Amino acid sequence: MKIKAPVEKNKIYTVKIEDLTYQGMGVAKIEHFPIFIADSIPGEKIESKITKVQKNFAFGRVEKVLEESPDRVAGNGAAYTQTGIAPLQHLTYDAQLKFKQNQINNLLKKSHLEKIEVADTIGMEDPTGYRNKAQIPVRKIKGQLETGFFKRNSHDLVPIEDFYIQDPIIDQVIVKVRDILREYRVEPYDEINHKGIIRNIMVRRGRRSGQVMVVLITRTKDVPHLDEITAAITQIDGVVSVIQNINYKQTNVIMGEEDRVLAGESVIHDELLGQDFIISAHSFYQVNPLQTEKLYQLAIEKAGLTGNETVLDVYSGIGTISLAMAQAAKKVYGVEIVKEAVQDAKINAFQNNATNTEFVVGKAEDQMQTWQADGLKPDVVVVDPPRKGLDQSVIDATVAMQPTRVVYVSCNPATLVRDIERFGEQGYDVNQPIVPVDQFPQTPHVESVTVLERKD
Ligand SMILES: C[S@@+](CC[C@H](N)C(=O)[O-])C[C@H]1O[C@@H](n2cnc3c(N)ncnc32)[C@H](O)[C@@H]1O
Repeated sequence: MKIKAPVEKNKIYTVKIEDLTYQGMGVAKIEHFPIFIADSIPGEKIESKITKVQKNFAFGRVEKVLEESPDRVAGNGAAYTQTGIAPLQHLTYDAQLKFKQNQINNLLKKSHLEKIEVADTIGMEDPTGYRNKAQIPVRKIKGQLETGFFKRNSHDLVPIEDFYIQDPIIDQVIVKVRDILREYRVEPYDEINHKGIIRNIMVRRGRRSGQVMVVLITRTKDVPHLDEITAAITQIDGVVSVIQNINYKQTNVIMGEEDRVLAGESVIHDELLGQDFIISAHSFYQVNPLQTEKLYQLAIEKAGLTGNETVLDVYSGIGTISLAMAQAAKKVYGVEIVKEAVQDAKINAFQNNATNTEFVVGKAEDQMQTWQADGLKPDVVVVDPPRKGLDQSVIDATVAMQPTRVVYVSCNPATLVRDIERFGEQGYDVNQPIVPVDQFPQTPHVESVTVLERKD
């Protein structure tokens, strides 16, 4: 029997917001049927227009706030809510920090791990303009090349010049590159017909060095007037690297596999905790440099290093955590899947005199087993995996090597809690509070540091 949803598309309902999802959407219920409403806050009474009805839930948008939460602040306008660049911009920063702490607490509770404490989230003094990297789609709107961001759950571009959470100098670079592309009449990418040339602009800027990398992501290798375009981009203040990345495929993945350096270097430099790092276009580099220093400092503290330890840095990227730890450990081994990132890590080790480090290209799942088979006995294992968390084989190999401590840097509390449970089954407990560090203000993303200790 088909159950009829108690709401209808395009109708307006008065609802009370009861909860906030992990994506930062308010949740209201009509006859137990959940409605997800962006830009709304628990405790608020609102009029909501239903925009989409699915079998088990609906989406709505705020038409009018009838009773406002004390946690509400005036946002920057619809573009930021529509696009999801800053989905928490309507919450006070204190409420955002609390929301992130609560997310971890709620997940622990669901897994009956409520005895584990979660510390207050470490926030930023100025929670705007922090991102050191932008990946901006380029599309044609009303006959003109535009840069901006996609509307949530769509590929409709909303033109934007001030991205609010990005380094404002990166915003300026994007506008200048956009104007150069307009001047040379470069055809923007048409996703539906897989036509056009320029798909995305990627810009990275070293917060300390001021060095800027511009990557033009194109559908074709040939780009009319590419020499003139490159010459004009190199005139922009701070630009030391101009790269073309070619992505031939009809895909949502932004970058392709083929690169060529059009001008300057293939990397930029930046400084973290007093050390100099090179970063190439494909390498992962934490997007919030001020908070990254706090995050790494915390990870080092939690590792309890005295100078005699062997440390494994699993998912080591360009070696930033490894090099920070190497100053206080006997030896650090890193493993990372992206070849360019490992090349960067080796150069970074060399230029910072970290002679006690070794980096391997490989899958953590394989390399941990190799290290285990080689009889490596780490004192500390640091893991900083992508959102999907740890593969069971990584946990098994870690446990088999019997480190005193595992320091878990997580960007996804759901997989963190799952992995805490798995470590718990194999004799590793969390005895200190989990510490969230706000790497992504104005967004619902939650980064945290957890220490797991071996039960003796
Ligand atoms: C969250 S980043 C952490 C990087 C580094 N620790 C940092 O703070 O800059 C995760 C890293 O894991 C790498 N990675 C993803 N899957 C992997 C796998 N199966 N084995 C090894 N590395 C992987 C990614 O390329 C990325 O550099």
